[in-house]
Amino acid sequence: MTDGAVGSPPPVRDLVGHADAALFDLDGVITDTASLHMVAWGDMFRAFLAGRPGVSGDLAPYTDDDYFRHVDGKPRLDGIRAVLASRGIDLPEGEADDPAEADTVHGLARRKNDAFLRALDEGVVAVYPGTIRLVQWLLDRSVPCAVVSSSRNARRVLEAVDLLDAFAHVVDGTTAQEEGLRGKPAPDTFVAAARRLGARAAHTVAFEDAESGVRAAADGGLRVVAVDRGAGHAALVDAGAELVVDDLAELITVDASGAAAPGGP
Ligand SMILES: O=P(O)(O)OC[C@H]1O[C@@H](O)[C@H](O)[C@@H](O)[C@@H]1O
Repeated sequence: MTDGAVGSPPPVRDLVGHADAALFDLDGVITDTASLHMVAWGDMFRAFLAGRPGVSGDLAPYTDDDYFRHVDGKPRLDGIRAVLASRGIDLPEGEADDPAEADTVHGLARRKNDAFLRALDEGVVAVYPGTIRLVQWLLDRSVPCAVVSSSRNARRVLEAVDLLDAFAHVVDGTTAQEEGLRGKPAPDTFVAAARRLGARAAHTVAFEDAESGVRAAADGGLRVVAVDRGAGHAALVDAGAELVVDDLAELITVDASGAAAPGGP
């Protein structure tokens, strides 16, 4: 079926302003905190890999490419398992209360989280103004907005930028654990958030910056707009994004009277 054919869904750009719901990823979409996560992951993994000689020569050092390929958008423990697998390293899982010194999956998770929380405490968390404008535009049009994040720090980050009250729901890493939902790239958290808002999946728009997140929303039957913060246009389209933009304010449109309206010229 081609665009505009009878019965075909409208382009996502036209749907946004009158969607049943809008679901926003947090890190890298609302707040400029994917960069803090990236630094924390890099510090932790570079130190860890440097201390472990590879089976045949030194292990490849951890790079930002590892972040985008193996970590971006996924729950913390899944990111660790994916990077370890990429280097052929088999570590015991350990226990949730393992100390940061433990060479276990949970120990590395604590190291990374300690580094992330230090960065959060030391710096000022920045928001993406274009995303905030889009959220405000949607709320003005009575489109309910929620956050769907893999992070267990999502509420803390939203509180730091005084945005917790802007969203009807926050489905985050803690919610996923409590409710037995699989993390991104599985669709569970997006589907759960849409249900909470009483929204139909095909009439719900997800905003994502990570390949894993785009895949999760697309597999849940949602319409997906990606914002490219470094993952790359092609990778985001391959994962299922219908539209890739540089800034989410590009989704705000203005009607003939000059008022903000759905659908673009
Ligand atoms: O370690 P946390 O705060 O629970 O977050 C897990 C993941 O949360 C995602 O939102 C980020 O995009 C990832 O970079 C991060 O690794």
